[in-house]
Amino acid sequence: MIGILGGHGFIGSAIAVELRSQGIPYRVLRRSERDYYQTDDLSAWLRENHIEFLINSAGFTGKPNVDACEVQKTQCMLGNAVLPGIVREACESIGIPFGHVSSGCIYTGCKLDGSGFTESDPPNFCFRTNHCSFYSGCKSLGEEIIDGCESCYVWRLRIPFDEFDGQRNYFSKLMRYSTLLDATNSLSHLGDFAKSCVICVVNQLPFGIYNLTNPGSVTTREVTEMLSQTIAMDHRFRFFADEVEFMSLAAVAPRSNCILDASKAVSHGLPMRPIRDALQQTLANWKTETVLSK
Ligand SMILES: NC(=O)C1=CN([C@@H]2O[C@H](COP(=O)(O)OP(=O)(O)OC[C@H]3O[C@@H](n4cnc5c(N)ncnc54)[C@H](OP(=O)(O)O)[C@@H]3O)[C@@H](O)[C@H]2O)C=CC1
Ligand SMILES: Cc1cn([C@H]2C[C@H](O)[C@@H](COP(=O)(O)OP(=O)(O)O[C@H]3O[C@@H](C)C(=O)[C@@H](O)[C@H]3O)O2)c(=O)[nH]c1=O
Repeated sequence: MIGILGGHGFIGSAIAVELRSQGIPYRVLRRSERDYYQTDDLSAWLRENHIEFLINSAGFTGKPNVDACEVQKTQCMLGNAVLPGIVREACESIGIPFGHVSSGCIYTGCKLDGSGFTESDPPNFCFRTNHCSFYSGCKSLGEEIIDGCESCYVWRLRIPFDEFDGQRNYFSKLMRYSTLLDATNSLSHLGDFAKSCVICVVNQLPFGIYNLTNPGSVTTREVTEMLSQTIAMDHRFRFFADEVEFMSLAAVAPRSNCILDASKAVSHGLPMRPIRDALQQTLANWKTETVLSK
């Protein structure tokens, strides 16, 4: 039996859908049922439910975006930095492995030669190095607190997009923000990400960190051009002159715009499609919110 924390959240429910589609039994634990921030309570639940692998997709992202984490610092610290440590302690105490959903936003930019950050590169957008967002600092601490754990996966997700219009979908965000920041980023198709997490568990891939982004990177302008040719033909995208204007008019916290190297995931056969293929195929299957609510 697989256990999931945060299984009703945006990312956790995508992982749950993937488990269901493969007929893999799982059980979601919610804070309202049991205080999983208490190591002993969490260990007891794992034991009682015969959990053999725990997926931690719980955390605090801020709504509508990470700017909210600059204000709700306690929740951000608890959900992203402290909880992974509790998950580690609980799982180690009963001897089961776990997977932790992390974020690529612990990096900014790319390497000097233009390539993406690999799993062995230390974070450069965190409390130890750079002027980072509070959210990114906490996500990096969350990885640090489980560093050295022998039986765990760290799955790094970055700016999720998929076929379903919604407030958390990158495509929807680009169509809803009044003005956009042009930046270069690696991105993750949410379904590809969820499939890859499940394959790690089912196929017992080596434990460790996996950058689960679709290989490659794109600029915001490239993505808006794809949108203009498909689902947003009548939309006029406007851009900030630069990051300074973005920071002064639209953002509280600096954003991590970065390129990740996904070659480790690809070399293990994880189904992360090349970024442009994934973007185009997703737009071809787009489902608007109005269609979804019918
Ligand atoms: N969404 C994104 O763009 C990205 C998300 N991630 C990471 O994925 C994980 C899940 O994010 P996402 O699904 O978007 O988030 P959601 O807010 O949609 O879901 C998170 C879930 O975490 C649980 N939770 C535990 N502690 C807290 C807390 N202190 N405050 C709020 N919720 C809490 C809640 O479950 P319950 O109450 O049922 O127990 C909640 O439903 C996070 O660790 C996030 O950092 C990484 C990269 C990108
Ligand atoms: C607020 C805002 C953002 N943007 C850009 C900045 C960035 O490149 C992109 C997404 O920014 P947002 O502020 O919506 O999202 P943000 O909260 O920064 O997104 C992040 O969420 C957390 C949970 C993560 O872990 C990250 O990987 C990423 O998905 O949109 C604009 O273009 N215009 C705007 O008005």
